[in-house]
Amino acid sequence: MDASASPLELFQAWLDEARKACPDNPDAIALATADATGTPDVRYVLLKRISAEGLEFFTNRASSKGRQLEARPHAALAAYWRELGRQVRARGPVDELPRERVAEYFATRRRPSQLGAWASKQSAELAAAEELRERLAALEKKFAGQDVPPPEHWTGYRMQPLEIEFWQEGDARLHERVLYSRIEAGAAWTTRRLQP
Ligand SMILES: Cc1cc2nc3c(=O)[nH]c(=O)nc-3n(C[C@H](O)[C@H](O)[C@H](O)COP(=O)(O)O)c2cc1C
Ligand SMILES: Cc1ncc(COP(=O)(O)O)c(C=O)c1O
Repeated sequence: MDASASPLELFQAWLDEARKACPDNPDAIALATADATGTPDVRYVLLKRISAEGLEFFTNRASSKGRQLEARPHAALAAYWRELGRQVRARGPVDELPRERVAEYFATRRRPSQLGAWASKQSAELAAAEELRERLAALEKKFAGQDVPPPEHWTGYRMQPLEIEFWQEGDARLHERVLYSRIEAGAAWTTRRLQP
């Protein structure tokens, strides 16, 4: 493992390799948040961008995860690529992306997904499946012949990791682990190798 690259660059390099080697959702990450009582929660989301500023994902602000991030703006995430025997983990504070970036990403989504974002009150109870279908049909009419803008409740978040660990599967469970950590966003990274 090349532990000299910056961890965000290394994460990007591993994701690029995963896109070639892993057929199923190579950009899926398990995202853990905690609610106001400190009880953890976890679900998969898609990691949409890795940059020097952090790790971006998009969702509904009113969803369970959105409310949890509002109460406790910190998260942990993990990616696993079976074909490469690799795992990446990260932890850090999370903030909401600027509206321009949300609109920029939303514009790249397929139209049905854009309309779905309007139709779904994500994580609220669904009384009947027809409710969603009816809402979608009404939205198709409403936005016919127009671009679909992002709904106000749809947003993106950025984690600025303070810890990133790279794990490469080894023989006899003697895996290689490298942990990068920093005191705060923008500070220098320190690197440690960990026992498997
Ligand atoms: C592979 C995969 C990728 C997903 N990506 C997203 C995503 O990027 N954004 C999102 O809101 N939900 C995504 N989901 C759905 C979430 O896992 C989850 O069901 C939803 O966001 C509601 O989570 P919450 O109730 O904890 O807020 C994805 C699910 C899977 C299985
Ligand atoms: C509800 C929801 N939002 C967002 C995403 C991922 O983002 P996109 O649809 O923009 O690829 C998924 C992917 O499964 C999803 O289920």
